[in-house]
Amino acid sequence: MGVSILGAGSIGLLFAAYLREIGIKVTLYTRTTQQADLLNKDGFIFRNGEKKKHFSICAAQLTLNTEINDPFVIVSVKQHQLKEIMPVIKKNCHNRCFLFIQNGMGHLPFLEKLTHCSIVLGIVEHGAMKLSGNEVNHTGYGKVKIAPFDEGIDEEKLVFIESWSQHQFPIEFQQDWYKMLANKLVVNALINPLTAIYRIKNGTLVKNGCFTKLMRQLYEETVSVLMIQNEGLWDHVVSICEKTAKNESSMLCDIKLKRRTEIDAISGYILSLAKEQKKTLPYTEFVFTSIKALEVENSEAEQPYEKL
Ligand SMILES: NC(=O)C1=CN([C@@H]2O[C@H](COP(=O)(O)OP(=O)(O)OC[C@H]3O[C@@H](n4cnc5c(N)ncnc54)[C@H](OP(=O)(O)O)[C@@H]3O)[C@@H](O)[C@H]2O)C=CC1
Ligand SMILES: CC(C)(CO)C(=O)C(=O)O
Repeated sequence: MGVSILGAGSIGLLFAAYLREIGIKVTLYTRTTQQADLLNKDGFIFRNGEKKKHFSICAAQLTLNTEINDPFVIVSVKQHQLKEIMPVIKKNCHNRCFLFIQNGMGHLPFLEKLTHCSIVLGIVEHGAMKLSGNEVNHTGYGKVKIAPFDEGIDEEKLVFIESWSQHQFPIEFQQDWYKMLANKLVVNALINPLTAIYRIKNGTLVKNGCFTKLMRQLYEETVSVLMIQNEGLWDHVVSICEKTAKNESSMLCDIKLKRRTEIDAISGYILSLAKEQKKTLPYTEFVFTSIKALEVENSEAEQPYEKL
């Protein structure tokens, strides 16, 4: 079974490398013709610690007229880029299986509009960094957790995903997609905005007790609206800070590179739940508005002011 990947960024290229490694045919869909041409001509380089490997790959620009041939599709654009590619996903929906791996929960309303297809959700605990249009670095090791979004998904599709599992790229199945996404959302709602606002590495959040206090306030607010079993969750967040102590969060990277962040799908989503539940979350409001303010300063975001 071939796999198409929509979005040849850090995570798209990371998946491409591990799938090519086990001989799966991959087609990478890019935003620009330049990146597709580069990938078709030169393939791409996968860096993993000291190791460096070259893969040839088939690539094409993703347009409204794209007809996806593969039965399996990994969607690896960022949350705010999903809206633009949704028409092409809808057009190619029939009988396909889609894996969405976005951080946050902003993509859930989109998924409800997809019919006649199977949907699987994933969370990525790896770190990956695109170094150029055809080079990616595997910077941090974790798991890819997967859970079916639809009930009664064809077993064969799950077995296919399971076959991607490798020593440095383990795949773990989860029963409950909501719990899986909500737990990751808690991690991202605490670590990402604080590290981006204060321009600190993840580890500083647990080394400096004042930052830990801020993180705890965000934690209390977040779990109060997500209504999840939170046993061990705080310790999990602390352990992620420790394990990724030297990393810069994706939100800090986006702010530094003057790119739009995923704050809407993370803290914005939490605030929308709070609104429905008639709760106020002052710390979450503060970090949400602060990131929006930084996006405005960077003046890259398309519509950063909607919720202010
Ligand atoms: N990187 C990481 O370590 C981790 C990332 N994640 C999550 O994975 C998701 C992807 O992140 P990441 O890979 O880092 O992001 P990147 O920005 O590296 O990749 C997104 C890719 O999508 C492409 N894209 C955007 N719009 C389109 C379009 N219309 N058609 C085709 N391609 C398009 C972009 O192209 P272009 O560059 O040309 O704009 C870019 O290559 C995010 O939700 C992130 O939160 C989760 C855990 C870790
Ligand atoms: C887990 C964490 C916080 C690692 O940096 C992450 O997912 C991110 O940066 O988006």
